[in-house]
Amino acid sequence: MVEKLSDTDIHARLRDLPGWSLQDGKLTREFHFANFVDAFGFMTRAAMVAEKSNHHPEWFNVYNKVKVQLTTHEAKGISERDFALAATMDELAP
Ligand SMILES: C[C@H](O)[C@H](O)[C@H]1CNC2=NC(N)=NC(=O)C2=N1
Repeated sequence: MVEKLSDTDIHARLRDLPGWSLQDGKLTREFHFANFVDAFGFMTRAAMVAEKSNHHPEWFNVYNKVKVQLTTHEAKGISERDFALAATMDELAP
């Protein structure tokens, strides 16, 4: 069973993820791309990683923007899995 992290841990870990913040109790970041195709390409790459890790984002795309929110449903909070996916998403975004 994956454990949810404490608020203290979450805020400490967020310092290593500039661009991400805590909104609605979820790790949140808005990615901006040059155009829709770049945005959708990012979502495609991220979707493959999410599926492989069985850990899926909540996200919203309008044109060149992708808003991502991460939380772990099984833990009813934010877990290590969310930080791992956030870091990977940062690597996938140019
Ligand atoms: C049954 C399936 O493995 C689970 O529902 C997985 C799927 N993807 C998931 N994604 C996220 N973000 N949190 C989860 O707890 C989760 N659980």
